[in-house]
Amino acid sequence: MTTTLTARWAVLDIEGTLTATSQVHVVLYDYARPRLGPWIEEHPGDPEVTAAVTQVRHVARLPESASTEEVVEVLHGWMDEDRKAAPLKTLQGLIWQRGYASGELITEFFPDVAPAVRAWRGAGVRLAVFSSGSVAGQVASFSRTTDGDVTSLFEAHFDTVNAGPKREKSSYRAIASVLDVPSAEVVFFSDVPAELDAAAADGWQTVGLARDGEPYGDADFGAHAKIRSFGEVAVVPL
Ligand SMILES: CSCCC(=O)C(=O)COP(=O)(O)O
Ligand SMILES: [Mg+2]
Repeated sequence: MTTTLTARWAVLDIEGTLTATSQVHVVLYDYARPRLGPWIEEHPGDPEVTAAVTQVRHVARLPESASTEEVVEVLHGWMDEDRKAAPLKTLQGLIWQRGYASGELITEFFPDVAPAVRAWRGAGVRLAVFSSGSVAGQVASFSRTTDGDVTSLFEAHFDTVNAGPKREKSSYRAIASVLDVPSAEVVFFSDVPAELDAAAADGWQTVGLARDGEPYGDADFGAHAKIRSFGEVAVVPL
């Protein structure tokens, strides 16, 4: 059965919603892990890199003199515990950008994703992304997928830097305000119930992705709509 939702914007999470969790935790994290140290060493004059490294030292309470090796040890620890820390996400995003540009990385969406988002977009629904992955990483990952370059489908990208943490209502308020629509005209798709709770608290429509074999496949989505695949829902414009 297909459920039809009416919304001006559909905002999509990535990990567990568009791609398998392993696409991020295995493919992308394994790509970034050995490249973090060399990237920091090779970009001493890049203000984004130096700001991220300074932030890592600050958050991890390392001395200002802490070496790249010590910083990388912290970053690897954060990756092991999947901590969505902004400086880690910034550095990963830069590394992934290069990986996608060089053809070493390709994003594999769940098979139901591309047909659905193309149909929603074709019907006139506007599309955006809200992920813990940096905006740079998001755009790079959409530029080279097994369904082709899908960047032109998405008009806006949000991360924990330009919107805020994904489990806080204020982030969804900020996004709705940038999109310039009432919250009720936005529908958010995510596999994480706490993210849906935060979006709903701001008045967004919410849909939980309970995908087979994924970490939240058996989660309790409470009052949120729940689907197992995008094939179960149609989004049409207001
Ligand atoms: C190329 S974007 C990678 C996504 C990422 O780094 C991540 O942590 C995914 O988090 P999400 O908020 O999409 O669940
Ligand atoms: Mg997710």
